[in-house]
Amino acid sequence: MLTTNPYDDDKLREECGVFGVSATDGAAALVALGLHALQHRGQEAAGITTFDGAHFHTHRAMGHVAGNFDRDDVIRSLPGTVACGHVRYSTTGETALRNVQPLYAELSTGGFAIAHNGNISNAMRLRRELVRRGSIFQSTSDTETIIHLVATSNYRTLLDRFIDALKQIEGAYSLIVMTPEGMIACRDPLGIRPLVMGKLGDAVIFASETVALDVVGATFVRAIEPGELVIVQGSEIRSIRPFAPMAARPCIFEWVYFSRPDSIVDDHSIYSVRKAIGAQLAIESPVDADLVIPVPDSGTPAAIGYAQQSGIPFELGIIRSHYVGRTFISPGDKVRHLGVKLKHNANRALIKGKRVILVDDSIVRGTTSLKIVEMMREAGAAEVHMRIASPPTRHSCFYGVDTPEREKLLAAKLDLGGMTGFIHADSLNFISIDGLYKALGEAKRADVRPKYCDACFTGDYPTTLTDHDEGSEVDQFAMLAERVI
Ligand SMILES: O=P(O)(O)OC[C@H]1O[C@H](OP(=O)(O)OP(=O)(O)O)[C@H](O)[C@@H]1O
Ligand SMILES: NC(=O)CC[C@H](N)C(=O)O
Ligand code: SF4
Ligand SMILES: [Mg+2]
Repeated sequence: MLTTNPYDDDKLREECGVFGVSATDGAAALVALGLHALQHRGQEAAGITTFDGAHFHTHRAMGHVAGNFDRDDVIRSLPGTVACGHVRYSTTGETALRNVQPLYAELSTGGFAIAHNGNISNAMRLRRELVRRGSIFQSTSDTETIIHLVATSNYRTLLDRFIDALKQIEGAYSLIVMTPEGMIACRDPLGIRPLVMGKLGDAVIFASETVALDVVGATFVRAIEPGELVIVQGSEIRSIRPFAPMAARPCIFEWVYFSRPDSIVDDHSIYSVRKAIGAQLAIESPVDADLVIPVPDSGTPAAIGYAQQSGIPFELGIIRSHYVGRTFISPGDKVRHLGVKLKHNANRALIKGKRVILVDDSIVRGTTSLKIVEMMREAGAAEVHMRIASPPTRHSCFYGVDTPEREKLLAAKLDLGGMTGFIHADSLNFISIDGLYKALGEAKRADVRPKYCDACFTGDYPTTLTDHDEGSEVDQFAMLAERVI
């Protein structure tokens, strides 16, 4: 089974976005708008499923929301007042139509559609058992495991079967499920991935981020709590918490990079936290320099915070092309490096003879930092200092973010001096892990039960990692062979 994105790419890829709406006319069009606002979370593929009171309808396609869901004929083919949708970045299963969500199945309880942000860290183990018991999978996605667990559960009602399934999976999941009875939104017991609820008139909306509520004109009601299931049936909304209570561990990287700056995740504005990270970085790692320059896009709020705290002028020293996507998918090293140049260009007139501080949110493989530092030097910068608004990324994510393998992470290979040399900077520094927690309003990172998942920085994973520990990241064809035997 492929458990990482098949592109040999150098980025921390995004994750996925989910959006659901219950009880409104033209539900599909609303979901298309919501998915558009969540496009930054997944650009490989998009899908929408609707229910018209009798039948389910699905359209799934590779590529962006625009281009697939901006056509009248597509929206007309998705009738119904209940709908959910998904934008995907694969973390388990290849980038192919069969893995594009929402996934759908006809169960003994009726139709069942599911959209998932996250990653199930024991999906391979469960899948092997299910296949042995006769389940026939249609995809290679971890999400499909949930469908088979529901289908084969010994409980009677759909809700009990669903809870039974959730209790068997480990890892991260923010889910939107549609059945003929209504919609269920839920967040894993640790709340690793975000999920919020909003209202638009009488319609209930669920979305990965508040920005999607803003875009459709809905009002934010509240975040779905870790371990909570919210069930919408007609005008009735109920909430249940079937898991033993435990301390939440939402993903701290949502504030560093993934979420849009205009979103509010678990009561913290992404933009404000990023600025606070920048300010903390200026306190921890000051430099005597002339300009603070953001690495667009996601380094910008932290650079504003750094500039305000240090009193050094903030300037746009790198201009970004808006015609290159957030992550430029390009096969092979040569084109990949060209990709970074296509995306960013130095504002030469500003840079010449200046001592510059570049602020970016993270270093993954170091490709961006190396190119940008070189770009500053070519533009005549007198000194180039790099400041990073997250601690060194040393570990892979198993919770819905497609990270390169550990050995490809720059910080897993080199110490600070080595990394500084690699990117050719005059100096390099990262915010401390305690500094990152400070920006989120904590005194420091608690050694026991820290408030967030920060495993890609600390290696402290908040769940067991069954598949990883069992070495289950095997090729899917090997798994098929195992089934035949
Ligand atoms: O060290 P690297 O492997 O180069 O990866 C790190 C870079 O990748 C991300 O930017 P990205 O270009 O994906 O998106 P952005 O435009 O939203 O910042 C991140 O913001 C860093 O700039
Ligand atoms: N990034 C995600 O949240 C992906 C969801 C799911 N694991 C998939 O690969 O389709
Ligand atoms: S490992 Fe990192 S990216 Fe993954 S959920 Fe934890 S903090 Fe987020
Ligand atoms: Mg970037």
